[in-house]
Amino acid sequence: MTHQAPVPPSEKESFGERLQKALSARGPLCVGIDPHASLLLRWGLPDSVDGLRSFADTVVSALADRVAVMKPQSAFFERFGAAGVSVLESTIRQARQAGTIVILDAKRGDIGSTVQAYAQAYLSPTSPIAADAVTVSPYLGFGSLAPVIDEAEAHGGGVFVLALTSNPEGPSVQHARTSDGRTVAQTIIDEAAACNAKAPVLGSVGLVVGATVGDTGHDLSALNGPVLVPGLGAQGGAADDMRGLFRDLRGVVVPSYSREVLSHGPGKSGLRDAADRALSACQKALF
Ligand SMILES: O=c1ccn([C@@H]2O[C@H](COP(=O)(O)O)[C@@H](O)[C@H]2O)c(=O)[nH]1
Repeated sequence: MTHQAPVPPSEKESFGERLQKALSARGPLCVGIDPHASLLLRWGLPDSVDGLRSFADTVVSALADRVAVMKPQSAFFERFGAAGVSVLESTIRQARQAGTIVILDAKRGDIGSTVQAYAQAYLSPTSPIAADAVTVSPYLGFGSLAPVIDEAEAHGGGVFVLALTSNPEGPSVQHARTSDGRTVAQTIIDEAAACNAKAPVLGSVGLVVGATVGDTGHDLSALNGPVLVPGLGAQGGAADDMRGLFRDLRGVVVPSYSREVLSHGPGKSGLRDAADRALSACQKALF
């Protein structure tokens, strides 16, 4: 993987278009920024705001000019309170300036009027913590997400809705059957597809589908939107698992690795080599 020119955000382009360009220019890879306490220790950093800042700065300066997407995990910053959130703000800003697309993994969800405030926080261009896209939870009803989907559309942002998560507890909720016989996950997939139905290119309402979910029989064929794929590496998912899962979704899959890459720091070359290996495994599996 070599240094790639930034993919500049354009007011006129939708998130889906920008993401598709970034994936084709830099390859299908998202690197998560998850400053676990154990990783700070492994990198020889203190488990403090200074350690957090140093960790995030290193990951961004090693990778943001070359990977298509980065995904800071909000929880690891929030655990340091306001000072941690301030590091998150600068991490998002620096990563976007370096040319990567930033998906903030915050998994927010609430009643619609509160979701509106989350939408402003994470997707309004005037917000200090604005990212290119945010992860959201549909478990207060997909319709409660309307304000964040509208905000994304208004500002060229994106939304990734949890559909089939990578954790073993997910199926107890997501595979449950609704009154029309579809699973809960399939209703979420279908609602996201309806949001993207009129998008001229790739829609901006994506889904989260873990690499670990196995062959569940869910139908993603009408989505016309991106699929963020966590669960690779540390959680046991392998790039090859995506071959069968996303057979017909070429160009829209965003494989995401956090610990698998981050454990090769703090040296920038170690991080870059690990990202290169992940990218090449994903390219082989997805093309
Ligand atoms: O279904 C999901 C949704 C989100 N995640 C998040 O992705 C990363 C995974 O980290 P790894 O170190 O690559 O396991 C983490 O931030 C999760 O909160 C997920 O794993 N599964």
